[in-house]
Amino acid sequence: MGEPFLLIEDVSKIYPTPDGPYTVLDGVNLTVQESEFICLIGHSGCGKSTLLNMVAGFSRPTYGEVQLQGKRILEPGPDRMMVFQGYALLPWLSAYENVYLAVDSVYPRKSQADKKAIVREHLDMVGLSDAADKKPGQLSGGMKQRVAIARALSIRPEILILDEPFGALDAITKEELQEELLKIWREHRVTVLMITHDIDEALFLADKLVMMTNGPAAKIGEVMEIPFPRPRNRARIMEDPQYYELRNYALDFLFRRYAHDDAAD
Ligand SMILES: Nc1ncnc2c1ncn2[C@@H]1O[C@H](COP(=O)(O)OP(=O)(O)OP(=O)(O)O)[C@@H](O)[C@H]1O
Repeated sequence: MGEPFLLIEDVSKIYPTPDGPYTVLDGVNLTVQESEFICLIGHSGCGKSTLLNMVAGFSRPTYGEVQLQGKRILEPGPDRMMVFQGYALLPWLSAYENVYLAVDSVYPRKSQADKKAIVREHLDMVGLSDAADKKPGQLSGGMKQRVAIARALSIRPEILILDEPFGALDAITKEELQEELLKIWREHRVTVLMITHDIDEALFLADKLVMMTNGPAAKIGEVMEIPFPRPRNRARIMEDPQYYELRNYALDFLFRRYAHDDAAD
């Protein structure tokens, strides 16, 4: 085996707080291979965003390190793009302009024709060519999330980091976007790290489900391999008895072994 694509090695994160140091993560280890689709699950506040923020380079581990292709991650870079639940689009720009701005800032030396072609290609990929001129206020939640995904992918990152991207969407839109995300992932072969609270979503999308223990001082409790062949068909995998075994295993992990005192979900 060669070196892992992404390596999270003995990572701890301690925040200073008025009440003293607060250990969010304690000794987290994970390796991710290129083009893997990883979902991360764990109770609210256990440190999922904290972990992915360190992969994105928005913050640094207190101890340990995160490496991408053997290089330590010290800051954000266009090789890692993050998509948030809240879309983070600029409201005064159209869908097209939101994507263009990202492409232009990462590839300033490309010709304008090339940049325009990249924007069109990615809006097309998420089915938004007809809505290119609309501003975020004129788009539905699902459409805004499509723009955010198009924007992230338009700069051709190595890793796409998704922080509960479909959490605010209705069930039908969510399923549509999951299908689209799988298609895009298959075509781009991008490595995906995605936080979700939805076990069914993880079982449909991921190669591996990373299950975190509760904080403070959370760790990775277990990594579950999701063996369903690809391309995946939702109806077919839900007929597979193994689906329910895996689902029950993950539910048991979250709601019995690591039950959360104040878990409202
Ligand atoms: N800058 C900070 N200073 C102090 N504590 C912080 C800071 N950022 C996050 N925390 C704390 O770290 C813990 C983990 O937060 P994080 O957002 O990573 O959890 P999460 O698992 O992503 O939660 P959720 O599922 O609710 O989004 C929380 O208790 C949070 O209050």
